Amino acid sequence: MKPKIIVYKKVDKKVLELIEDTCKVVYFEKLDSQNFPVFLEELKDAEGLIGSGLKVDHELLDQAPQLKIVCNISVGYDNLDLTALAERRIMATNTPDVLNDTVADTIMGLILSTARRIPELDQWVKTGQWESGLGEKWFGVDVHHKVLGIIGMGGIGSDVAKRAHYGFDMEILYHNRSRNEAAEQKYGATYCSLEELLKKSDFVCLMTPLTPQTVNLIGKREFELMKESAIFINASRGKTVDEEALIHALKTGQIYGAGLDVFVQEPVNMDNPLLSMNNVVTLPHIGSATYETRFKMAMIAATNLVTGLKGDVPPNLLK
Ligand SMILES: NC(=O)C1=CN([C@@H]2O[C@H](COP(=O)(O)OP(=O)(O)OC[C@H]3O[C@@H](n4cnc5c(N)ncnc54)[C@H](OP(=O)(O)O)[C@@H]3O)[C@@H](O)[C@H]2O)C=CC1
Ligand SMILES: O=CC(=O)O
Repeated sequence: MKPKIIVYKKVDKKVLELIEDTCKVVYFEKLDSQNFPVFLEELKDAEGLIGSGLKVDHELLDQAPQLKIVCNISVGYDNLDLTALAERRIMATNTPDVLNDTVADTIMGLILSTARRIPELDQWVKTGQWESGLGEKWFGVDVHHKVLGIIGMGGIGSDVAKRAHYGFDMEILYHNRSRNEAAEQKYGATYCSLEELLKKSDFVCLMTPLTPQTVNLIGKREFELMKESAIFINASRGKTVDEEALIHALKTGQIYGAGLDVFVQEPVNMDNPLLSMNNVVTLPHIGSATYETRFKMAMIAATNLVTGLKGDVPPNLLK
């Protein structure tokens, strides 16, 4: 008999076909409060779970006694309690690398949009304010030849560095726990302490995973160290930043602006002060959201799933 698996995110039908070759699929295009009880019912005899963002912890796993594998359609896996999964000998996988270029493009988009005030000027044109010449109050700041500090020079960070170095002649600083020699050699990136990076960068780009060590990695003290002209970019996870401290830094002119793809609360609350600031450009967590990349990510996750259920080691098994 085919193992039962649950897909809890909208995926292309080719992805479903790949899984259906060897599994019986229960498909939820998305999970919400209405269908969650049905999902939990289905989970009771499911052997696999594939999707993104669902919190998988002891509480959920208690309701999934047959589960053998959990496959994220994402590179980040802060939604998974890996210890709880390991205790129950349940495999977990993610989709690294395939999205690096796409997320790096999004980050460059945030850098350019914030520095050159593209969303604000778009509104200026569309609301008929372009009646005379553009006054100085609408000018932005240059991106090219500036200093870009990348906190988290991994797969995505390196592709941001590539674009910034070759496309924008930027000087790259970076901070990790360990050196990334490839980024140093290929993009002339210079390793430095977090403090030095914050003091020297015109653009600070946060790209670490969310872990117990990176919760609120950037907070009051870190914003105080940044230049008043600094633009802060976050496409990692909302909780890597102390959002209250970010709001304070933007309100008081401690930093110039911010480009944000992620928030502590997602979808973001409409009363979040960040939404009413002209010097903040926001995106709805769409770093990897292109047709091509999301399709590839889902195919990779599906391959992880069927490989694991066959009894082989999935290509992206998390330790
Ligand atoms: N906005 C979006 O849509 C997307 C967001 N993401 C987020 O981006 C994250 C990074 O992805 P990816 O580049 O593939 O991951 P990688 O693992 O390739 O890179 C992460 C980097 O962060 C560094 N890092 C980890 N912990 C710390 C720390 N405590 N202090 C300083 N640096 C640290 C690592 O270096 P070292 O280990 O040496 O410290 C590594 O260089 C994902 O985990 C996810 O949360 C990813 C895709 C899309
Ligand atoms: O946030 C997206 C991811 O892939 O992680």
